Amino acid sequence: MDPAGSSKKNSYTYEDAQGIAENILARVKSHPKLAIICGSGLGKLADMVEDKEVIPYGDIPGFPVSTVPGHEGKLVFGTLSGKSVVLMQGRFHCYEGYSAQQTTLPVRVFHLMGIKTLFVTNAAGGINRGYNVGDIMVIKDHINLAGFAGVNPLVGPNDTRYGPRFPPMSRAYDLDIRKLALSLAKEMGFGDFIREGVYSALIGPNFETVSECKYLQVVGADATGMSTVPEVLVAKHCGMRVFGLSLITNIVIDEYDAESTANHEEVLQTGEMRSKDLQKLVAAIIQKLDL
Ligand SMILES: O=P(O)(O)O[C@@H]1C[C@H](O)[C@@H](CO)O1
Ligand code: HPA
Repeated sequence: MDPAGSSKKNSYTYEDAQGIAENILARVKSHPKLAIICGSGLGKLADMVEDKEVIPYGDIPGFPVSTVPGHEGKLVFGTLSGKSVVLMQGRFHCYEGYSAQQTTLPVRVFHLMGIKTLFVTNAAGGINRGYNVGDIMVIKDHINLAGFAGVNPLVGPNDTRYGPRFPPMSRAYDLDIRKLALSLAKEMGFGDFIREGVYSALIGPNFETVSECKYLQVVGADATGMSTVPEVLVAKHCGMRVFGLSLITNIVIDEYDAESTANHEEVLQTGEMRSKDLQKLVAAIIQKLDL
């Protein structure tokens, strides 16, 4: 299947992204400085938004469309904790058939719309044996496993209007917002299920084999998923402040003869179960943030 209705696109010019940004801004009253990408089953974060203005992805020329259950495929503009925001209710993944450049086009569009801070959220499998289903992990770093295999949205000609050819990626996840999130989570009584750890991403769409899980444990990952990393690379390349949360929707299976298997339904159910807590945490962080 060709999800975008056109062939897989491996590059967009600055002007392509600028055209999409202008098209979007012309349709909405608010011009936010903060964007939030909602992970699988986490689209309910948009329930908190007031004075909503909604644009389905299909109405935005040149924008990809969502093909995965739990990703509605809408941009939701409005106010959250008194601040102007835009949420992506649904992200794009390479396993849908999109290139890394297509999955991250929205981040460049956000940059050209004036977004300075990006919140990324995702559903992830717990690799760390101390984690439980329903834990919320503040992302302190990531391992770009797809990058090791050559999948990286920054591959290709570099447009210095976005950023440098060789962007640093240490301190990718903003330390001040991480500290704020951890302390707010404790104040809110979330101490038993708030964590801080390392997110790793494979391409998917299959869940990991047992040996792959064991490998991820050895290399220092605490959680694993199929997204987020490309978005963060592009956001950092164009100078955004980035904060990330993983919801641990399942614990990865690391025993060869275990009978249970990972499945997307469990991922979506855990998203539903923790959605109110995630909403409260995100709202509290945004309230305290200088944008
Ligand atoms: O978009 P995210 O990374 O939250 O979605 C995860 C990875 C797969 O898309 C899906 C598997 O259940 O959830
Ligand atoms: N593995 C990869 N991606 C995921 C998982 C998982 O166990 N859970 C949710 N997204």
